[in-house]
Amino acid sequence: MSGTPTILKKIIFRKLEEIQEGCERIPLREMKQKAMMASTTPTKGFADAMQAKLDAGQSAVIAEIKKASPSKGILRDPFDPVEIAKSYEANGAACLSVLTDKDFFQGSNEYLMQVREAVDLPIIRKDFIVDDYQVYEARVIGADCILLIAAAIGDAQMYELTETALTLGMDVLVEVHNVEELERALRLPLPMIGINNRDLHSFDVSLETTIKMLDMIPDDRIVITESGILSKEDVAKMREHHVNSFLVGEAFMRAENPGEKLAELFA
Ligand SMILES: O=P(O)(O)OC[C@@H](O)[C@@H](O)c1c[nH]c2ccccc12
Repeated sequence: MSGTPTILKKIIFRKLEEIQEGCERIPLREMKQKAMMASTTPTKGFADAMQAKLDAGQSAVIAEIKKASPSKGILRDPFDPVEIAKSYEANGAACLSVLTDKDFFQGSNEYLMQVREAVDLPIIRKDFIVDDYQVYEARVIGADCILLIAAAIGDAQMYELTETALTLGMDVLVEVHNVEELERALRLPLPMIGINNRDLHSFDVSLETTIKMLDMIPDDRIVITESGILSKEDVAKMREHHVNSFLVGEAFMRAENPGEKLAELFA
């Protein structure tokens, strides 16, 4: 990680400190043991839930629960994660995404645990995962899937973290932003590829990011377009290109009723 410190680099630097702090509270060995114990309860199939929506001819929507983001500031206040989760579930979300990063997104592990108790949908832990410790922790707090951001980790890390997640029964969503990252991600034996329309270094958003890379992705992968989906027009544009899986946060968070907004955008 060289050059000017972009926001992604700042976040990862802070993550490494957080992991240190976490290990001081609950040592790695103990976290791993907790994860092994948690693994006796099966996860809810995240990729399977996406595929089921697609097979039924519907959009597969991962509905996100996030209070704030570094690019947009506070998105929702007051913020009630359980109420939001229930409203997503009632309105046809395939899966949920819960931000657990504290410092940049005002998320928390507690939110994910509360949501896990309240709804049946598969949940992805949305965080910046760079170490096995966080993968174990994801299983312990009740996540069914983890996000791996290709821009944040090298190939060896990508393999190791994937292996750990799969061993614990979780799915992995690998996220890319450009062709180089896509090539790396396609080498992993994973059913889902996320294309983030937002550049995590500059925050620029362009839906063309997804469209430009579609040709490179084999038909048997579920392509999930992430970020910057705000309107019915955005959804229609993606559907024109046969992309019918979405990860949406901001548009729902700013709506008075997030679930109703989901139903409206994806009607
Ligand atoms: O709020 P939006 O623009 O609908 O985006 C949702 C999601 O794609 C975004 O939160 C996201 C995508 N990849 C990430 C990685 C880390 C943190 C956040 C993200």
